[in-house]
Amino acid sequence: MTSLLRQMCNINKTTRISSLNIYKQFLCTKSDDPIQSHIGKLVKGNKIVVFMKGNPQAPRCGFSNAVVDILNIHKAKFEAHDVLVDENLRNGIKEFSNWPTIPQVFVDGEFIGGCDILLQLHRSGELDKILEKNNQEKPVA
Ligand SMILES: N[C@@H](CCC(=O)N[C@@H](CS)C(=O)NCC(=O)O)C(=O)O
Repeated sequence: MTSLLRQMCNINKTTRISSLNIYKQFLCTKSDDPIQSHIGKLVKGNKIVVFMKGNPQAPRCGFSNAVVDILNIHKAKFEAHDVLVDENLRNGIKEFSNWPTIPQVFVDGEFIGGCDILLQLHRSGELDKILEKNNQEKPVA
């Protein structure tokens, strides 16, 4: 972003104005969409947030089930959102993270991955490091 702004300062005024408009549009697209800003708040609402099919007590897909199992192995406390009860959430989360499938795991508001990535991180021992600081229930914001 900073380098984009720096490049804008080096071009002539007319081009700079139209570039700024494009930049403004880019910044506004996601936050202007109510479902995107809602998801933005959800992912920051807790240290670990999972978008899944079903709920942790009754996952309705094997991939979601596996993510819950992995987080439980790590004794990680997380907030889960069931995308099957809200079609807007189901589609919106894919756009938000630019990731086409469910489940989706966020830590500290950052997209970590789906089932395969979480399993990989678990097997490599990296998940411990990612979750280490997240075992408290403290919300991010
Ligand atoms: N390889 C994926 C598997 C997840 C997956 O394939 N999910 C499918 C079936 S549950 C999905 O979300 N499809 C789109 C949808 O149902 O909206 C991962 O690592 O999470």
